[in-house]
Amino acid sequence: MVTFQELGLDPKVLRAITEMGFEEATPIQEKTIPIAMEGRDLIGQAQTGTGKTAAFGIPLVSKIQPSEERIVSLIMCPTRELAIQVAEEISKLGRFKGIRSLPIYGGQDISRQIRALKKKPQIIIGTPGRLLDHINRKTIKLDDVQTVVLDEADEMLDMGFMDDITSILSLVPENRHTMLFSATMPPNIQRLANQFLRNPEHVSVVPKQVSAPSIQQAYIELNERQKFEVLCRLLDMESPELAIVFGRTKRRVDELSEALQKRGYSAEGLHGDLSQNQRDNVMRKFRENSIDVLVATDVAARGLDVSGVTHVINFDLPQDPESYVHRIGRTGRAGREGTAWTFVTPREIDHLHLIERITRHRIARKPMPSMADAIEGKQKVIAERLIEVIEKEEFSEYKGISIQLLEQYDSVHLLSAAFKLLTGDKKDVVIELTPEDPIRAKKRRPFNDVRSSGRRVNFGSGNRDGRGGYGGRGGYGGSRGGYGGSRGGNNGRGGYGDDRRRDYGGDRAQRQDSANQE
Ligand SMILES: Nc1ncnc2c1ncn2[C@@H]1O[C@H](COP(=O)(O)OP(=O)(O)OP(=O)(O)O)[C@@H](O)[C@H]1O
Ligand SMILES: [Mg+2]
Repeated sequence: MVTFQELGLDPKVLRAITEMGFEEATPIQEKTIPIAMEGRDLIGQAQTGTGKTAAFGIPLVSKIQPSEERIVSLIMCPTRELAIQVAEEISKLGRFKGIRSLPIYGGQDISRQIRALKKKPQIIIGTPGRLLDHINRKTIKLDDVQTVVLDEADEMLDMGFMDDITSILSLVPENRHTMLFSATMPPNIQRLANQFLRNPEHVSVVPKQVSAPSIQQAYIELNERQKFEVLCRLLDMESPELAIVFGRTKRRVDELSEALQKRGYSAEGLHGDLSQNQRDNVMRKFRENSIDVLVATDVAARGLDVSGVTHVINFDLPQDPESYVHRIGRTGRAGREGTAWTFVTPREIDHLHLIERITRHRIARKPMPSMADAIEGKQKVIAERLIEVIEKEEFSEYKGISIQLLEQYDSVHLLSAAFKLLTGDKKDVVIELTPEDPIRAKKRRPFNDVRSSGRRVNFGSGNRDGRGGYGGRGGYGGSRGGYGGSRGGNNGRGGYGDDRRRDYGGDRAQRQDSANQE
């Protein structure tokens, strides 16, 4: 373990790190910070929640002079929420040094961003679409950029941002310093690396298993129609502090969050069709713990760091193994424990096995929680809350009525009635969700076959040649049609109609909006 002092950082940055509560560098930080400080290109891979943001953020803020009045660093992220969050972390790291950073993302009023740009930020953290907007308006100039970071690089590629990134990077001086980060590195990331990085150092701190080890993983086999009841029982049984429930589509997320509310849970939905205001509100409530359950599409799968997320529930199976790894990685962060449950319909079992194979982790099968499990879980929470109130002795105003009632009724009866009220049981509310089609594992190309649409996933450690990382190095035939080679023909825009299974909620759609605002 290395302390940050040993990494030879600017004292003002060290102070910021200390204030953020970081004592020791995480392995990815320990390995990448020295390389980044030297200005060498790198590809950084480490499990979810292990501090990749600071791994690039610390060297960035360390190298910039506060007197600088040009944009010298550019960070690109796939989603707005992530851009906001990364900007927040960069701003904390650069606080004492007086570094100015600014998030730039779709959905936010562009004139407000233009005003903020006039304050001469040195670091821009943006989503590709809105960045291009500003570049075209000449409100952002990249001529002086020295360092570029692509966070969740594989996802940006997957979202069809390749062309946007190419256009953006063509405006950045060629002798720049470029770094690329993600917890997963599918082999086609090599294409991106070859194009944008120069002799990159591969820094990988992924042990055998790509998902974070502090996450307990389990699955429940059930029918589509049973999912909602099982979800409610699971929430009752486990009483998560904070949970993220992933649904496959925007419609699913809308229906599910509404259904949970009707049943008395404190839940809200997040997806790419909401206004930016709504998205911000939901995220704020979730971060403040004023809602317990965030129901989201994959727009929340990558990078989001909300402390206190104890549970991730895949209400619908994710489209591919990477997405599984990132979704469950919203819990079990920074060394904490987490629990991930996945619902699987009988027809999707093959797909689950594919995820297990690729992530090299067996997911335990668990029975559906029974009604009794759910009731017991709920009662336990209420009992804990009651005891807490008793210990704090904050109930003097209720003593009179209690004494009065106890004279008339049996104490067990009274307390049982209070329990019934407190559990706020609404399980009689009838809920019907529109069923989603099952996800199916596509035929996979055999081992070793890397034809253009084949997709090998390199989750393994220290593979510099892209081979053999994940046991079996099986390419899984791009389950999202036209992956890899064939995507080349697509300019990355359009072609993602609403019926697309995944909701990226990123910046692409927003391009349209911001164009409309002109
Ligand atoms: N050295 C450290 N010591 C303690 N906590 C840290 C340290 N570095 C980062 N953290 C905290 O760990 C959490 C996860 O960090 P971060 O979001 O950067 O993870 P990540 O590796 O980017 O994960 P993901 O793959 O999900 O994007 C954050 O809350 C961050 O503040
Ligand atoms: Mg991250």
